[in-house]
Amino acid sequence: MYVNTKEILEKASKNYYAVPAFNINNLEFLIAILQGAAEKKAPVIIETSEGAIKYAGNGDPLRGAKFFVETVKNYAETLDIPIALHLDHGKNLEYIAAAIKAGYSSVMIDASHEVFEKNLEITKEVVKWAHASGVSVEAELGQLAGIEDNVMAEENVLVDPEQAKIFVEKTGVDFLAPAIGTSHGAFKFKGEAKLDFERLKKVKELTKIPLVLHGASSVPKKFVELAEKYGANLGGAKGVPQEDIKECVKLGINKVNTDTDLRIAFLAGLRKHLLENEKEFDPRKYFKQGMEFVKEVVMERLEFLNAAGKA
Ligand SMILES: O=C(CO)COP(=O)(O)O
Ligand SMILES: O=C[C@H](O)COP(=O)(O)O
Ligand SMILES: [Zn+2]
Ligand SMILES: [Zn+2]
Repeated sequence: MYVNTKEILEKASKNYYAVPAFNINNLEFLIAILQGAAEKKAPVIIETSEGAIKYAGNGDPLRGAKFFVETVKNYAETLDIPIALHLDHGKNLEYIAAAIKAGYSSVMIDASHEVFEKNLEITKEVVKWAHASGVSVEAELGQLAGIEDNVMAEENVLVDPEQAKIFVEKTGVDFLAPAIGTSHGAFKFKGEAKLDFERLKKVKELTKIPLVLHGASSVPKKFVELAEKYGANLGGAKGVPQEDIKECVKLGINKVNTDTDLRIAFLAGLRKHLLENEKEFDPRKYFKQGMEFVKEVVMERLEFLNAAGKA
């Protein structure tokens, strides 16, 4: 079933588990993710960045957004698990409007690069439009270091819990992504992973809404090593340990954004297959191993986040 993200996340928040949100750009990842979620009888969130919409729509936001809605919705109607489609890191109002118009289940307005008052003002406006169409909204407070839409933030700016309380009350936002020390991509920590659990706990106590962990890939060693065995160079790759993510779930995280782990798993499978099969040119064959590895990551995440069996 195609459902509102709010429905999935409020249930997760009440019952102390988390649902992974997986980024896609193409059909292969979508098929692998939905097969994995159906096998685990789990709810799942599919998300696309503005870049993914631009890619699918060949530059036209509404065409790209409609492509994802039609594809995800039609596939979702054939499966007996709750499936939502979410716009990840909406920064450009044209993309947010296109996602709402096309029928996304939820959108993120990411104005976290603005000062607090401006972030609040923009988020409040987007909540007004989105709610008028029955679409739920995620916003972000604090900043994640790393690459995000080609903007490189040097340092993490962590969320202020008291500000989070005011922000949620004044904007009416449905879910909040508090920055607590994670970052996007495959190179998250130079030394040990370090997340601010105490800060997260306070944000949950003060806001009581479903919370979102961005930059939550674990960067599995198995797939990094396999990709490197077949020619990739991912030196220094490091993610968030699964134990730390589980701790975040105990403290109130209900949506766990995952892109990098799928990319690395797929890359490992694709490289392996192509290097071992020089004569192969059927995409259904050379994508297959990558899709199986993506499905493996999906099923593992559904298990350790306790989303398995919650459909
Ligand atoms: O936060 C993300 C998408 O919004 C993805 O994070 P990763 O780069 O850790 O997969
Ligand atoms: O948070 C960012 C996601 O990983 C999407 O990245 P992208 O903008 O390269 O599609
Ligand atoms: Zn952001
Ligand atoms: Zn993110």
